[in-house]
Amino acid sequence: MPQEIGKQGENPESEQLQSEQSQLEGPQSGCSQGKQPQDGRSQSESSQGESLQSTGSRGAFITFEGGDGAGKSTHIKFLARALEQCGYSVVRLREPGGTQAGEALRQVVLDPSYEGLSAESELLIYEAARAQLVKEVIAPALAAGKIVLCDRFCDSTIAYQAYGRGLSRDFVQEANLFACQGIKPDRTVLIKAPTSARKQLERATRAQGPDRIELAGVEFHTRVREAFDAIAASDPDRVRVVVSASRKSETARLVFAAVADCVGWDANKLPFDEHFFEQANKIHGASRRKRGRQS
Ligand SMILES: Nc1ncnc2c1ncn2[C@@H]1O[C@H](COP(=O)(O)OP(=O)(O)O)[C@@H](O)[C@H]1O
Ligand SMILES: Cc1cn([C@H]2C[C@H](O)[C@@H](COP(=O)(O)OP(=O)(O)O)O2)c(=O)[nH]c1=O
Repeated sequence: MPQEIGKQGENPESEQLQSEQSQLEGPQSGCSQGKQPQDGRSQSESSQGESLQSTGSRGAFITFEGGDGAGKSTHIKFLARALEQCGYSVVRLREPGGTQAGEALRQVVLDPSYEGLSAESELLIYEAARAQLVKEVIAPALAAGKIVLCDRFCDSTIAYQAYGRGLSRDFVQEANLFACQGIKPDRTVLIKAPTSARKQLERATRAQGPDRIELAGVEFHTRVREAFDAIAASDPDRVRVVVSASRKSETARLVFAAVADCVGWDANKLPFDEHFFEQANKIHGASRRKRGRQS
């Protein structure tokens, strides 16, 4: 059983997405310098962002997983903003999507009017979008030393197409390997909602109505949630479970801690206050479904 972080308190269901865009304030000072740059310079001579990029070392690849409506987009937004304010160069992506072809494939695979789409076709669409994203965006960004945050990746395919749809897990794994071309996440944050699959689906579909996958039913989504638990249990070094059971800002701090060793910051010394989270949350609402490639 993997360690679950943040599993206490009430989930503030009353916190709604803000619909208006707002301008965030400029860079904050005071980010702790958790990781010594590898080029011999002292921490004071180099921002954390530079420390990954200036050494020519590969960046960090962090994926977010979880059921629909768990809170992935919310926490990616917070993490991206926090990293940027600490000087890191961040690329924010979602799957399926993130490329021109991937966004077109997303339209197809999520469109409820394609109700006859087979599980096999569905798998290949997700893998096609992924192969394009890896080649066109993720691999070059990592080579340039950037931090890549991706809303869903291969674990979603295991959870939805293998456990959910019932396709062969071995085949899905092979297809994932083929699409990823050797790229693997350094860390995966599994966001878990402390509610039932039914409530979680309601939360996911409240704003825009259900997409084709969200229409697959509560039993399907229960299997998906169980699959994520099984994946986390089988790979605890990579997958950290964060339960979004308290205020968004509290959950976000758990996420910041869950990626600390990957990005090299000291999560206990980060300078982000409630105002930071309120501002970041406002931007999140307006950008969520509109943009494919979010950097
Ligand atoms: N602690 C929390 N963490 C994240 N989201 C929360 C939390 N509490 C409530 N929510 C709400 O849950 C909804 C789904 O969040 P979202 O980030 O869009 O999920 P996902 O990307 O996993 O589908 C949003 O309306 C969000 O405001
Ligand atoms: C990446 C991926 C996503 N999916 C599903 C999960 C989601 O229901 C959907 C992506 O829609 P999206 O709106 O991005 O998800 P969320 O509601 O969690 O923010 O595609 C798969 O079935 N297989 C996959 O490989």
